[in-house]
Amino acid sequence: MAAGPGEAMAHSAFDTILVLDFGITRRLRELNVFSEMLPCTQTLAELKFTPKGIILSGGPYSVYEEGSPHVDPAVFNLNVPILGICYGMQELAYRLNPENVVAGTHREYGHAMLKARSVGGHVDRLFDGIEDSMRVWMSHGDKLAKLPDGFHTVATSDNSEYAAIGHESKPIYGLQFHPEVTHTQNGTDLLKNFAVGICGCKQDWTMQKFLEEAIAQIRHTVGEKGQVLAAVSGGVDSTVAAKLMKEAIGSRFWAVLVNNGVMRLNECEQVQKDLSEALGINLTVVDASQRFLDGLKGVEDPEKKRKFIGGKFIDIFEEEAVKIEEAAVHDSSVAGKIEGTLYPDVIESLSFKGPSATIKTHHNVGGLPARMANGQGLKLIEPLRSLYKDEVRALGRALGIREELVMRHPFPGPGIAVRILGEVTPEKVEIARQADHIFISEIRKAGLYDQISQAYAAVDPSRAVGVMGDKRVYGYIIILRAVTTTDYMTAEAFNFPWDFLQRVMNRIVNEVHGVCRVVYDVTSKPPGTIEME
Ligand SMILES: Nc1ncnc2c1ncn2[C@@H]1O[C@H](COP(=O)(O)OP(=O)(O)OP(=O)(O)O)[C@@H](O)[C@H]1O
Ligand SMILES: O=c1[nH]c(=O)c2[nH+]cn([C@@H]3O[C@H](COP(=O)(O)O)[C@@H](O)[C@H]3O)c2[nH]1
Ligand SMILES: NC(=O)CC[C@H](N)C(=O)O
Ligand SMILES: [Mg+2]
Repeated sequence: MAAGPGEAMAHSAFDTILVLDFGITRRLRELNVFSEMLPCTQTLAELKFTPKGIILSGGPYSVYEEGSPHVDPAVFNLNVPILGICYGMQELAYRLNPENVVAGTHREYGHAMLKARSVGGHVDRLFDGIEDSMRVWMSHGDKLAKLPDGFHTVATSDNSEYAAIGHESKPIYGLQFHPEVTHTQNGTDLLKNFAVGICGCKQDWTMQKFLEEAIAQIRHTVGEKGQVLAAVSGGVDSTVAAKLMKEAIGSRFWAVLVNNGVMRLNECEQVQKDLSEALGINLTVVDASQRFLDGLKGVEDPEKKRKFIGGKFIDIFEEEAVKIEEAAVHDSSVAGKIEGTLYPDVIESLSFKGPSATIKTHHNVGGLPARMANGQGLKLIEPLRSLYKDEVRALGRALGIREELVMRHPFPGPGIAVRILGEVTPEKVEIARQADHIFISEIRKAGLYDQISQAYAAVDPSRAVGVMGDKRVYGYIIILRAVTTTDYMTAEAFNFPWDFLQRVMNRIVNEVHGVCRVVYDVTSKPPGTIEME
């Protein structure tokens, strides 16, 4: 399987901060420091590069529990700075003495006021230039029972006596709070102090450099004659990936859009226009809607839906690859298929490797059948694998893709299927489509589209009673969801004006047959996810 450009070549080109599982990568990238996330069980012997520093992230387990993951002790022999965050800090303390970590009396989740103090010496570099008192985000139940031997306390909060610690002589630090979340004031500055100040990383990771590397990597992987079949959805990721492929290998690249029966209203037609007219891409639209809808019949479990859709997608791509080969436009076989897989997709679906619990199987990663993961059949090329959404958008701009396409809200591969709770039927798909279309049109009309990161209408098939035109109706419930987020890892519900929501409600109950109620989902992520399933 081909590595994404972030994986193989970047380490030789840029100073790298290695993040062992979860979340911080994003913030470091904003500082133009390249960082790579690997499962916490990564052994250093198998690592093909030497990081400039290591961050051990948070995770859902408790260090003292049997079976909880532990870091390869070899990280301490690398002689590079180490920063432990939450679970990561508890891990540092636990390794020194298991009695250092205990279950707290209550879970601390949310804001806390942090008080940093200067202790003299190298330890102060962590809070260098940062105010002594700041709001931070906590999310933990365990805590340090005492200060590990050889460490200073660098910061405290009301509930955490050891909110930040630093080793007296070695460059080893721990934070009980989460600097990587936007709720933590100065969190990015803290990470900068670690990566740039303490580890000495250069801040030279830019989109232009990424672009050059990505093109070189694609040419290398595909070879001089190989052809690539690109799965495109019209979404930002696959559009950017497709344009990147076109830059890299020109006419040896083919795009396929699968109508999986759970696309939005008029979506396939629109994508065909955008991709062939605006970007000159050679696109085939395969109508497989009946095959998908038949297969989804009777399937209620979200994970089963996702896995079925992922598997079916691959079947269809393989069929298309054969057709392209048979057409023999180029005298070589189809070398690969690209996908617009992004970092958050990978984190959430492959997390069984590390300590973070699997949240959902994304059709484009966990949903792939074993024969692809095993390297048989098609090869998978994922040029955006190491990028976050806003980085993909920046790459799209660097490639000259117009703003409207670059700014499109994401739409998941499993489409409306994960926006209908429970079984998917053609009737419910139609209802979701109509309601979604009304919602999005109103959002555009109100000039709110670009203020919202993602919005859609979902169908709750449990029915409610209503009264319309003096008649009793018994219909589905439409759930409106709109969120703002920069990284899609955390999100807030969008704060609509009341009259806007009423207008949308009015149109939906009047225009969409079979619906008698509309609700607005105010759940943030976490605990909710962006999609319903
Ligand atoms: N209907 C589809 N036909 C073909 N490929 C698809 C389809 N839906 C998804 N894919 C493939 O799965 C990948 C992942 O989907 P995903 O929704 O994450 O990305 P996207 O659609 O390109 O961008 P966005 O996140 O902005 O919607 C896509 O990049 C594309 O390669
Ligand atoms: O290509 C995709 N295949 C999937 O299976 C999938 N599931 C969720 N998403 C998108 O990922 C982002 C985060 O969604 P969640 O908060 O629901 O996990 C949101 O932008 C979701 O739309 C997917 N994209
Ligand atoms: N966010 C975390 O890393 C939590 C670590 C650990 N499970 C705790 O509750 O303290
Ligand atoms: Mg999409």
